[in-house]
Amino acid sequence: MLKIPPHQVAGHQAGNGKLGPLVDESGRFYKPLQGDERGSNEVKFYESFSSNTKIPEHISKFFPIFYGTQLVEASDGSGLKSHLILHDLVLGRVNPSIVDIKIGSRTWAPESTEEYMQKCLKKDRETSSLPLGFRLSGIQIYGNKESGYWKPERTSIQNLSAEEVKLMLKKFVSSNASTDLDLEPDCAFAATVYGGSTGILSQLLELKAWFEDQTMYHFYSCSILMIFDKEHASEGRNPGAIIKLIDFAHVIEGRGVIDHNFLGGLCSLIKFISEVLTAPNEHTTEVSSKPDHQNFILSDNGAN
Ligand SMILES: O=P(O)(O)O[C@@H]1[C@@H](OP(=O)(O)O)[C@H](OP(=O)(O)O)[C@H](O)[C@H](OP(=O)(O)O)[C@H]1OP(=O)(O)O
Ligand SMILES: Nc1ncnc2c1ncn2[C@@H]1O[C@H](COP(=O)(O)OP(=O)(O)O)[C@@H](O)[C@H]1O
Repeated sequence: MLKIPPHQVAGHQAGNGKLGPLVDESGRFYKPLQGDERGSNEVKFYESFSSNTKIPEHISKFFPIFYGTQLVEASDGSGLKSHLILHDLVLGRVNPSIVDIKIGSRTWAPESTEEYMQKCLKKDRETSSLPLGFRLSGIQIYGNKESGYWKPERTSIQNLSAEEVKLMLKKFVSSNASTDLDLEPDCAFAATVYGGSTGILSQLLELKAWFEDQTMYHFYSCSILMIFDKEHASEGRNPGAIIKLIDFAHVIEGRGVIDHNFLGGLCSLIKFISEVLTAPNEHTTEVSSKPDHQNFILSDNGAN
């Protein structure tokens, strides 16, 4: 029995007659192929990547396992449609905190149509993609049994300033992240989620080392998902922090050239995570006069 993924944070979503991904109980994630070249391009990437013997295991582990494609009843009621079958990255997680970070200051591939390029360029300029090299695309932060998840509206997190992004990355690993804007995030789980030999920073650095060399693919508009279990962290257990790359509809061949666009965004993200880790208590101030979906956050030297 297929159902709507309970923990999707970005992208096209199923429900209300819309086309979006589905999951089954055995841990498979079914992503419908978009009818145009985006669908076929993503299949092409997964087929190439999963059979590419030059990809070391310590890098392929950062990508969802690909099980091929299958005709499945689409979520929008349009009948059988081809879907990518992927490993469900949140399988076995009870209350995962998840952030989807779209990497690269530019989200359109060179062969894109003028219309698509203009659409992306506008979004890249209006969000943090251009100034920071990445944008937060969607996020859910688990609080506790009473409060459940904090899932700010997606448009409210895509155009954050550097200080605001840092604050959000702090909230992501805090025990007191919530809509309560007076609370300074305590970064209680920064060391166990971002830090350590198996933490997120270490994984990002491993990925970066590969991107410094690889010239096989250029990953436009691709996201890094960061996932962990806060309940485990607060019980002193391993939070299971992982990074995974997703969304390969706009990947093209690298033709012997370094993917500077992805690498630049990745380096910028690494700097942010490192700073949260090394200075978790550096003070930030939020402005709370706006409705929740419009909240914005200023640094100490901002006008507050
Ligand atoms: O359709 P929309 O307005 O949700 O836009 C999609 C974007 O959602 P967002 O604007 O961030 O809410 C979406 O962005 P996210 O991946 O959700 O950040 C993509 O840019 C998507 O394009 P494509 O399928 O990758 O070519 C975009 O899809 P297309 O409009 O290109 O189909
Ligand atoms: N393999 C997966 N397992 C679990 N969740 C996933 C997986 N792939 C994507 N997601 C979820 O779906 C969202 C959208 O995925 P994405 O591939 O970017 O779709 P789109 O092309 O519609 O933007 C992600 O933000 C994430 O929450």
